[in-house]
Amino acid sequence: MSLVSAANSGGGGGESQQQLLWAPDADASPSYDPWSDPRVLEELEAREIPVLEELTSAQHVITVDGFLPAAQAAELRGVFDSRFADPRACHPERFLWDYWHVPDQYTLVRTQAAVYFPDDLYGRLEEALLSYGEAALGCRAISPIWMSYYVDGCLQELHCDNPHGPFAFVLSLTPTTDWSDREFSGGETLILQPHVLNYWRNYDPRKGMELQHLVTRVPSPFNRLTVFDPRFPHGVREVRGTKDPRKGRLVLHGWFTEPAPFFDGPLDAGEAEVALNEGLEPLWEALEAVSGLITGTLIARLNISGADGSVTELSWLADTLVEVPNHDRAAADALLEERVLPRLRALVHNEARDCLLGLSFPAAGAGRDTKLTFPIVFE
Ligand SMILES: O=C(O)CCC(=O)C(=O)O
Ligand SMILES: [Fe+2]
Repeated sequence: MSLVSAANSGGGGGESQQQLLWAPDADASPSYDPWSDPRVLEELEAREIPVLEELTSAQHVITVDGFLPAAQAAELRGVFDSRFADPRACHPERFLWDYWHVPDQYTLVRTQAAVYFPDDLYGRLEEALLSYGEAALGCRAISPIWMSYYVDGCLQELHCDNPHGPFAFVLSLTPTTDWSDREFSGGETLILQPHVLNYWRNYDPRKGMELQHLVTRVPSPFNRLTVFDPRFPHGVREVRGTKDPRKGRLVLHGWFTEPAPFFDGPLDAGEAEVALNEGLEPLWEALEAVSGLITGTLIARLNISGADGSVTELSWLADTLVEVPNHDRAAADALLEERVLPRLRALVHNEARDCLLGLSFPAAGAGRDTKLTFPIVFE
């Protein structure tokens, strides 16, 4: 696995740093890609069959360090610390916790952040997550925010949260900025690596594998936001060591939901939406061809000129598109008809780029540009 810096992305906290995990890494996964095989490419060229390039690589995990402004993160942590400060003190806020134990699946202590925190503090937390969700993921809502602490014996076994929304989030209030300084072992989010879900396609009889090759372990140091594709089997590694909530793992977690176009700038969202819907028709027609063959979410960011309404820049913020097994059947059909099924992720990228760059919006005047975060979702 390699770690690369992300391109543009907004964070909740101005100075946050975003990283994408799981950029393709030839060493980590021995998978064969026919689209990179020179013999295949040569033959296709000879037959004048175009080969589409992927325009962005899949990312299933995004981390943003320093997500909240430092003072806001400290304030949230401070509420938790003050309520647990004196283990002998008895006050109503001590009793807001649910020990959640589903045998062989979940063991943790949880509460609803909206109930736990004072309204103003909760409102600012929700606002930070909502703004990030809109700007970086094109999701206009979040699920109710859970807060959970993990002490000795707490964990989440592997599970998938498919129906909850396209992206899960974990915002850590664990009291160490340096993960190696924490007072417990475990506590990382575990996420099965993409190549494991394609195990036999990537099978290499010469290589064994251990935990580190099978799951990605994402630590949750203080004020890190982890965003991941909740369709991947994932869990939380058992926390061992401390029994003191003040020293354990503490996280706010939930899901970004309701993917929808998000306009940020002077363009009137209502008018822009009309132009968008009209301009997208050819894209939806083109994507009919891949319906049922691919699943996941592609998030594009467009810069729309205030002066003339044209699209001047396009970038990709997130991409969880995966080909599903129906794809093999479609490839077989294509073979029988002496066609070549295009590389589907690349097809979606190219169709989306061609259509989005050609969109035309009303001019906004005032010379200021508008940013559009645009999600394309395949169920
Ligand atoms: O806390 C984490 O790292 C993951 C949380 C999670 O998967 C969940 O709450 O469903
Ligand atoms: Fe989960």
